Amino acid sequence: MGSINCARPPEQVLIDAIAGGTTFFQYREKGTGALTGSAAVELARQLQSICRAQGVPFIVNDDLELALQLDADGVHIGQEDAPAALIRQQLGPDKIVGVSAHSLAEAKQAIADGADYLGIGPVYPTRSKADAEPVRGTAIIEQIRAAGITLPLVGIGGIDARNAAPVLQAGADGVAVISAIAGALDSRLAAAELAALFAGDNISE
Ligand SMILES: Cc1ncc(COP(=O)(O)OP(=O)(O)O)c(N)n1
Ligand SMILES: Cc1ncsc1CCOP(=O)(O)O
Ligand SMILES: [Mg+2]
Repeated sequence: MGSINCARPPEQVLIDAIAGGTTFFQYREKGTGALTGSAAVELARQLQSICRAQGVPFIVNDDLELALQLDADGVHIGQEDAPAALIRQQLGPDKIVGVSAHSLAEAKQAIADGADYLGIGPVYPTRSKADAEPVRGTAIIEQIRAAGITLPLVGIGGIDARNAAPVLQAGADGVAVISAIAGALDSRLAAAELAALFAGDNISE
């Protein structure tokens, strides 16, 4: 999450999301209208400061240099980004490396390269990523789990509190969302409804 998908100021969205139960944050400032240069760095600093105060890991999407500059907790990269093995080498063993995978083969390679978790998707259609891969459904998560992969799996793509349960049932450990929280008028409630799924307690019922 960065600024462009936010219904309200991104700092407020993040504060509310964490209050609702969000436990992990990725700074992803890209796409039409995204901040660039010093404005993007300044927003990253502000969001990192909120994460630090709340004990939530702050992960930078794509940008290794920004992550190093800010001493971020980690980097998330995809198949079109810098190689995962290079990111691991540059960050060292103590930082978090997340890698997007759209197939079992990509998942296995990411693990060999030193990934700490895998982002799997798009599970459902998404409006937040113009160049997203074709939808994979929950089957890709089941397939990766069935292959014996135990690394944390995070489903991504079109997920919200109404459709997240099958993602978890397929074997995901978590879900990554943009619009479900950043686009919500009440980000705290949106995050809380998602968090409740992990407690096995659907608060909307
Ligand atoms: C948790 C998580 N999973 C997947 C992605 C997508 O990464 P990528 O394929 O590199 O696409 P961009 O986000 O860079 O457009 C992600 N960001 N986070
Ligand atoms: C970054 C990314 N990678 C695969 S789908 C996606 C976008 C997820 O956004 P949303 O939760 O709004 O569908
Ligand atoms: Mg990327």
